[in-house]
Amino acid sequence: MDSQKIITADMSIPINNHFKIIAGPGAGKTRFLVNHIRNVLHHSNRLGRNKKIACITYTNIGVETIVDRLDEGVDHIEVCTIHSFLFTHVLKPFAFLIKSEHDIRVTKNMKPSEHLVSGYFDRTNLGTRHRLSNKELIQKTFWFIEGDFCKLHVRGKTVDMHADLYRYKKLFWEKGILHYDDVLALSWEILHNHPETLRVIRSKFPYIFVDEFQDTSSIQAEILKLITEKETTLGVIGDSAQSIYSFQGANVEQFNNFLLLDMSVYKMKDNHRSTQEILNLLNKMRTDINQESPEQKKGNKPLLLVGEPFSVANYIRGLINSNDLYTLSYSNIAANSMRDKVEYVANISSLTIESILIDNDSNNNRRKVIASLMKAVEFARQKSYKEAIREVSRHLIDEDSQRQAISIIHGLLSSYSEYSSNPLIEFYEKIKALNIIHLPNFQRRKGAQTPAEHFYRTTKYAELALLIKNQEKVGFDRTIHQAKGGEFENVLVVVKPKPNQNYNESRDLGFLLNPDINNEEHRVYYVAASRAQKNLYFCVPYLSETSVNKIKNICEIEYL
Ligand SMILES: Nc1ncnc2c1ncn2[C@@H]1O[C@H](COP(=O)(O)OP(=O)(O)OP(=O)(O)O)[C@@H](O)[C@H]1O
Repeated sequence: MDSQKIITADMSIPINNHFKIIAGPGAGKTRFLVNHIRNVLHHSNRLGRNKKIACITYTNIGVETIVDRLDEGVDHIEVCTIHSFLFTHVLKPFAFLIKSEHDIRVTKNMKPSEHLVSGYFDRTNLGTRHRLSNKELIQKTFWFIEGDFCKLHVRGKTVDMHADLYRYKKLFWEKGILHYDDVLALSWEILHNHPETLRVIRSKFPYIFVDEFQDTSSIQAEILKLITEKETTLGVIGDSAQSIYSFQGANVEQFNNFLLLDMSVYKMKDNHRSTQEILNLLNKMRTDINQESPEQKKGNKPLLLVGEPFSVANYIRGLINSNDLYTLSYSNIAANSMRDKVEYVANISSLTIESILIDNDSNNNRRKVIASLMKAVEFARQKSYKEAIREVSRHLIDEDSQRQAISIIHGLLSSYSEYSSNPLIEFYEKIKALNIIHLPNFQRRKGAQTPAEHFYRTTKYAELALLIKNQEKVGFDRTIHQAKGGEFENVLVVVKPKPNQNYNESRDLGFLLNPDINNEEHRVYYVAASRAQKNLYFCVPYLSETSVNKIKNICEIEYL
């Protein structure tokens, strides 16, 4: 292994050696990658007619950023997420090789719906035998490699539940539904047990580059090691302080320790994105590097505003005299709340609209229709029409269902103001009045409302709608995870407790008060702050005297 060399984004490195690049935010990692791909396209003699460079990144936004910046040679490049890469090139063509072990039908790669999840959960003994909840199962199950096998495990539990978890998985596979994690595990199994598949991948892809490598999980790293053991050149790029996907199995050590034989390691210094004033703050948040602005970009000191987020955002738009303000929030519900200017209530804290409905409405048909139609309306409001139509169409039997779906969506959108600020019952009545999709009535017991009806009469549509995630489109109000890899002139970081928690200054503002880059929540806020090019703002609900003294050196402070 070479010792670490310092490079810049515009320098060339040998194209046929494995490499690893480590650098902080704004150092030019993505810019380097795009330049390097061009370099390979121009100089490599290993790219025949049917061979390609695979450029893997972890989010669809990452894919878009790279595709946007690459202006040539796109026929020889496949920019994709690791899941789509493995699904297309390993699982789909080679699933037949593991048919006798797993008997899966690889027809589509989709996320299972919540209804299916809870229904299937009830059909297992996981709850009774292992005291697992449905939610735990969804959030904490992962595959890990044990010798020659990939086994299922639940984070935080030590007992071996593989056999029971596997039975649960099979229920999905029988329907042709795979989770993202299954794609990784099954691909690893194919590549590990059938070396001829490795030969095929290597001959198709002489180069594999991975951006945001700090987000790689151990199965992904093992897969990359298998493929690049020979012939294929691997280049990985990342920053351990921006590792924010531990819930998907990524871990910082994995990135720090990853090394192949003959792999050159490079470092990039400095930060070309942000002003020195912003860098001074970023440098306080992490002490392992000290970034400077080579262009000596100057600007205002970051500003921390104490106040309620909607008015803070408006105040800033006035300050910068523009609407070009990106608000970045930790949770999906907080980001949607900024977008819709609707405050959320603490008890709406479940992860999805389906899980809230499951908890509050025992009628399966009614909640399925309500969830789909709410999603359809919200997707359509953000112009994701295809997804909106898909949601409605699942409830239509008519051959002309697409036209009918469009007309339903149109009707619901044009009467949006009549139900959006009101209890959900109004939305329910609207759908019922259409007389197209069957919606079960609420039963009364001796004239009394059931808990379901009570829920529909006391929960506002707009509050519930905040839970709806839109994977397709993101605008000015994003989650920090959605903003990763991007850069924006003006950034407002909204500091809030997690839904269902009260604001606790030392915890929620800990990333400025007592920064610790080994703490993932601090890293998430670090990613947020490091997106800002020119103006960086924070918004907190409250600031104590002691905290004022702690942070006044790095931030201006104002009270609204
Ligand atoms: N050598 C350079 N000279 C001038 N500008 C540069 C240079 N390197 C990068 N930049 C610019 O700085 C910004 C940040 O670069 P880039 O997005 O490649 O950083 P990154 O390391 O991928 O950041 P992050 O990890 O934070 O996403 C971009 O606008 C890029 O064009």
